[in-house]
Amino acid sequence: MTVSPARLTVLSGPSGVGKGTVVAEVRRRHPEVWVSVSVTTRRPRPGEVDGEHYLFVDHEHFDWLVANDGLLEWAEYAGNRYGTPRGPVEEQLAQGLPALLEIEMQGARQVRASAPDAQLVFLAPPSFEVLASRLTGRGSEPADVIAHRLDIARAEMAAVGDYDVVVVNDDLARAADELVLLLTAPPAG
Ligand SMILES: Nc1ncnc2c1ncn2[C@@H]1O[C@H](COP(=O)(O)OP(=O)(O)OP(=O)(O)O)[C@@H](O)[C@H]1O
Ligand SMILES: Nc1nc2c(ncn2[C@@H]2O[C@H](COP(=O)(O)O)[C@@H](O)[C@H]2O)c(=O)[nH]1
Repeated sequence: MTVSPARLTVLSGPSGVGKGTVVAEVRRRHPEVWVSVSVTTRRPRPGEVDGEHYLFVDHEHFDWLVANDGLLEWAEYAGNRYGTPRGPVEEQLAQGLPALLEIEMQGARQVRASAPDAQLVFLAPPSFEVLASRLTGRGSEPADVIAHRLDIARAEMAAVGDYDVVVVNDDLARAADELVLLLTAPPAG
C-alpha cells in the first residue's frame, strides 16, 4: 500500500456503525496502517486487551493526562472518558507517516480545530434501524446503555456535514475499500 504523505485521518461515526470492524478489515489487508490506541476510563469488555484495544486507565490517571497536555483530544461519552495520547500521533506525523484515529464526534471537532488539514471521515449506517440492530446484536452493552448510545447517535448523524467525506458501511468490503482509498489519497490542495 502506498500511503499518502503525513496526514492525520479521523474516522468517526455513531457507536455500532462498524468503525472498529472496518478498521480491522483495512489492517487485515494492510497491517502497516498505523492506528492510535486510545486511553479510556471505561471498563474492558470481555476479550479486550489492555494496550491493544485501549489503554484502560482510572480517573486519576486520565486527569493527569489532561492536566499535562498528554492528550491530542478527549471527550466524555456515555458516562466514560476517552482520549488520544498525543505523543505517538505526533511522532508518527513527524516521521512523515500517516496516522488514523477512530474517535467520536466531540473529539473529531477538537482535531479539526487543532489540525485543520486533518481528513475527517464519517462512517454512516445504511439506516438508523440497521445501526440499532448492529448495536443490539453486538451484545456488549445492556439495554439502557444501548438506548443512551442511540440517543447520542441521533445528534452525531445530524452533524454529518462537519465531515469531509462520508463512507456508508452497508457492505464491509466496499467500506474498507473506500477507507483504503482515502488513506492513500494525496492531501487536498
Ligand atoms: N458492514 C457490516 N455489515 C454487517 N454487520 C457489520 C458491518 N460492520 C460492522 N458490523 C457489525 O456491527 C457491530 C458493531 O460494529 P463495531 O463494534 O465495529 O462498531 P463501532 O462503530 O466500532 O462501535 P463503537 O463505537 O461502540 O466502538 C458488530 O457486531 C459488527 O460485527
Ligand atoms: N473522542 C474520543 N472518542 C473515542 C476515543 N476512542 C474511542 N472513542 C469513541 O468512543 C465511543 C465509544 O467507544 P466504545 O469502545 O466504548 O464503544 C466510540 O464512538 C469510539 O469511537 C478517543 O480517543 N477519543
